[in-house]
Amino acid sequence: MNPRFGDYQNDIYSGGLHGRVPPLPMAFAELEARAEAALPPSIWSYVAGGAGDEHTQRANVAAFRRWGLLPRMLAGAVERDLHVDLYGMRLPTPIFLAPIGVVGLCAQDGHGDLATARAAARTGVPMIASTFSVDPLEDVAGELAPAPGFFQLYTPADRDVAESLIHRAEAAGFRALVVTLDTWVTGWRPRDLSTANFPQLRGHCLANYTTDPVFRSRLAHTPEDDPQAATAYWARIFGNPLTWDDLPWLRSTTDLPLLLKGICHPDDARRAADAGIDGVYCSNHGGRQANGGLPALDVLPEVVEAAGGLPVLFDSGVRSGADVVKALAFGATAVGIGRPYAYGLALGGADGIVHVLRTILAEADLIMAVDGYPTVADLTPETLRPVVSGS
Ligand SMILES: Cc1cc2nc3c(=O)[nH]c(=O)nc-3n(C[C@H](O)[C@H](O)[C@H](O)COP(=O)(O)O)c2cc1C
Ligand SMILES: O=C(O)C(=O)c1ccccc1
Repeated sequence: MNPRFGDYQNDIYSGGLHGRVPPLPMAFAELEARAEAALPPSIWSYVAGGAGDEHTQRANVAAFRRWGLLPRMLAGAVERDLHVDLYGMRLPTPIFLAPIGVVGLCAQDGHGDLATARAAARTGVPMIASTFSVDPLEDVAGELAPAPGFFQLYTPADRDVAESLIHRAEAAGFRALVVTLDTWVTGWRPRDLSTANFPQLRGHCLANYTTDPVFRSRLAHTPEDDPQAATAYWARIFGNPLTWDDLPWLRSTTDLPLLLKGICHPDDARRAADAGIDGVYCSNHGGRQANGGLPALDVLPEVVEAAGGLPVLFDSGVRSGADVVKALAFGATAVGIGRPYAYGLALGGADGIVHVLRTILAEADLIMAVDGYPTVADLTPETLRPVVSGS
């Protein structure tokens, strides 16, 4: 029996959210507004902000509005099956938690990576744990089990340190390695520049380094001797652009499925596939990195085509169940939820994230019911049409 995600509707009508004061928001606009009110301004600016005038960030969201699903009647989609298969895992849902560095600080107790892992464990929605977590990856993995987790790597210049992190992620039970390519340097982010708080925030997310034996062996002073050294560490672990020449080494470091995050050009998808990677992750980092680029959804079909049958993960601009359905129809294997879960975390910890995921899944499930597409495989590009008129 497949889980009936749409039943969240019944749970709510029958008092499932009873006792929460105020009740958790049901729509993204309210979620966003309440997260803004709940978070300290500099953290809000960091999470909600993007590159330049944030045109690309908004365009990511707007791109979904330009497509509509054609409904099929008399299809009798009483039982829906939203599961997807990925690297031998049967995932109960087609969504996952995208990696968010410093997400820990969105939680009231400052340990939001652990709360995120608990939400993943409760829902079976996989979490991609960021390199830049407040708590070490072993602790995150401990909260995650038995739900699957993937580890996202920002690759440090020192290959021994990189390999140490990769091997720790393997030992901790992470099931795939996601290497982010689009953020070896941070983009021009006016909101972070206005608060000038980014260096301080990132000082809180070095747990994977301060606990790493290889990294520590490289330091003249341990973090305990000199807590101020955090900023100096940054130069060692960030700012290292990977190139195609590094891929054979990267591939050799692990037998885990290896995915590359930030691929938005079909030629890059093809070349990555030729280099022996296991999956492509199409994303423009939620418009946080390079303003003026295309919305991620607009490049997804070409990337899927070029990936030649490799799994394609997707994120950037997903705000609702309707958006999830459209990204799946364009060929994404699974769809990443980013900012919305950080906002759920800010409002209600692990419960807040579980609520956000359930609202997204319930909406997707009920769209598939109403429109007569009972499984993810039924969602193909032919089910979508461009919107001709409207706002
Ligand atoms: C506050 C914040 C921090 C992020 N940190 C990381 C990170 O550490 N590693 C990474 O690969 N992507 C990171 N991302 C990008 C997300 O994985 C994802 O691509 C993005 O949030 C998708 O856009 P959306 O949230 O607007 O849907 C971050 C995003 C946000 C909002
Ligand atoms: O802010 C981000 O988008 C991000 O990926 C990041 C980069 C460095 C430190 C923390 C987060």
